[in-house]
Amino acid sequence: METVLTIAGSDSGGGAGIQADLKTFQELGVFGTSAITALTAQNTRGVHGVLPAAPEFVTQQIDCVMADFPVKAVKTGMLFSAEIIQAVADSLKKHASFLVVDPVMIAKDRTSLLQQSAVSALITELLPLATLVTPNIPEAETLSGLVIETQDDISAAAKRILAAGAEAVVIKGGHLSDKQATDYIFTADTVFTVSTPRIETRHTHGTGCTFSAACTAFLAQGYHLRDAIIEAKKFIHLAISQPINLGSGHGPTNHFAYHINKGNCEVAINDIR
Ligand SMILES: Nc1ncnc2c1ncn2[C@@H]1O[C@H](COP(=O)(O)OP(=O)(O)O)[C@@H](O)[C@H]1O
Ligand SMILES: Cc1ncc(COP(=O)(O)OP(=O)(O)O)c(N)n1
Repeated sequence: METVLTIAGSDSGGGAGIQADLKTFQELGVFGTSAITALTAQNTRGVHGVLPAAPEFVTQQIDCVMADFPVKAVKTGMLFSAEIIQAVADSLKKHASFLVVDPVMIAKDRTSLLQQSAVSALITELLPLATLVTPNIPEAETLSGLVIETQDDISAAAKRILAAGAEAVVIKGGHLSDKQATDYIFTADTVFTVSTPRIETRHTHGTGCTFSAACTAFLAQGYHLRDAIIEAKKFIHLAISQPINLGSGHGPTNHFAYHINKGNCEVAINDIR
């Protein structure tokens, strides 16, 4: 069994962060380990408190895991501060594994999960190490410094993110309003989209964490990047389409759905380049 590591914040509500990552890893048959960057007091209504870990303790967690497990792929989520990002980057530089960077910035209730002063560290320290970066539209705007209104804007933002050193970027379309939920994938020489029908639901807490954790699990299992993204898209579509109806706010997605449905989901793929 392959081992993966998530470096992220804890969501006490269990729908996002470390908890979503570990549930996704478990469902996809990889062994999940974790380094916790921050505790959040959180439920489906919002984030009520944030307690960051000391950067040295984040380093200690990563180094402990790396010293004992053959970690095939790493995922980062909420990193909170420039100091924690520096600690994570310094540790990861010592290890060769796939790295999926989910550049978590704000929660659905607008609580900041990344200090404004940490954005440049994310770009200069972590993106150059990334196999894949998975921003949503507002995160892609912040990483690229561009306003995204059209597909040309998405391409321009992706170019800037690739120029920062990432091997590939998925700009996720969850925040757009088209009938299809379309994600845009860019590498140095390919561009394609993956789409599934947009589902009308309030149960979308942790969609980004879950999607990027699924990409990480598939990469660890030897899937090529394109196939890992397509399979992760199935995982998140099924998780959103069969909600478990918990909580009075934005409820969690259903991490069991992919397994129960044996991954049975149509993804429309459009090769642009
Ligand atoms: N209502 C929805 N119906 C179908 N897919 C969705 C929906 N909302 C988000 N997605 C998909 O979930 C994944 C996460 O996207 P997004 O919600 O934009 O991320 P984040 O949680 O980081 O804001 C993407 O693959 C996106 O297309
Ligand atoms: C601890 C923690 N990490 C990340 C998030 C944000 O998760 P995301 O998948 O982007 O989902 P939403 O916040 O958009 O529901 C979080 N809330 N908490």
